[in-house]
Amino acid sequence: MDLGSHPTFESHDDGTVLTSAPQDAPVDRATAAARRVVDAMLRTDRANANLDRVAEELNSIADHLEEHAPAVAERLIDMWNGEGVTRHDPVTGPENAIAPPIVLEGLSDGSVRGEVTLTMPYQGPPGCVHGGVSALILDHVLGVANAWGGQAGMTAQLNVRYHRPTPLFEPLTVTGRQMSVEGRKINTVGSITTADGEVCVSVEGLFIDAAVPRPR
Ligand SMILES: CCCCCCCC(=O)SCCNC(=O)CCNC(=O)[C@H](O)C(C)(C)COP(=O)(O)OP(=O)(O)OC[C@H]1O[C@@H](n2cnc3c(N)ncnc32)[C@H](O)[C@@H]1OP(=O)(O)O
Repeated sequence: MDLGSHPTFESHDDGTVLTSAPQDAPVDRATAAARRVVDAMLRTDRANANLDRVAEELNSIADHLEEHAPAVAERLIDMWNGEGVTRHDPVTGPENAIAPPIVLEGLSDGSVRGEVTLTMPYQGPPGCVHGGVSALILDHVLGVANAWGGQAGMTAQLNVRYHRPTPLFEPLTVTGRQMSVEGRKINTVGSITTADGEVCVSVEGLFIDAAVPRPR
């Protein structure tokens, strides 16, 4: 996969930030507010929060945003240009309200890491992270680890092992690391651990060096 000028551990310093950290830009602030709404919707007292009014106000905001939305094809081209690449993904993208969002840094040993505390919207078992959310996060983190390693690809297989329930409301460390490259086949591993170092989820991924063409 053509990585363009994507940083790699051989060309960049330890601690290089590989994702678009949220900034003080209107779009980042608006997306953070949307994320807050999603979280608050799950926490609010459903009997007393006047949800009819909330629905009306939120629909009015959505109407406004849709009125200003360009055609999907146009928007896709914009998303995949320059810095846009890491601004909209569902794991690290500051412009994506679904993303926690996680900031990932590349380390000189070839691994990538980030910290995140997940809340209600990501719940699976009571008080714990949904297994599909863990898989989503790790799939993406392994993808970023491949780019940092110098050869990226599409996920062909993701073997996920859930060792113990992953807690919500606690800082978690997410890591990924490219282990080997054989021709087009890339083997990459990763994990989610608690602050005490307990491994909750570990993954092994097989990636194939291939790419879907960018919209233009
Ligand atoms: C920085 C941003 C990070 C973002 C990370 C996000 C990661 C993602 O979510 S990617 C999206 C999810 N993945 C997909 O949609 C992939 C869908 N699948 C595909 O596009 C294709 O099947 C693809 C690209 C994986 C492989 O297709 P293709 O390029 O035709 O490969 P193909 O020629 O069949 O196989 C090449 C080799 O890989 C092997 N291979 C291919 N798929 C698999 C598989 N699933 N399992 C095991 N081996 C496989 C083949 O056996 C072959 O091996 P060999 O060379 O020894 O014969």
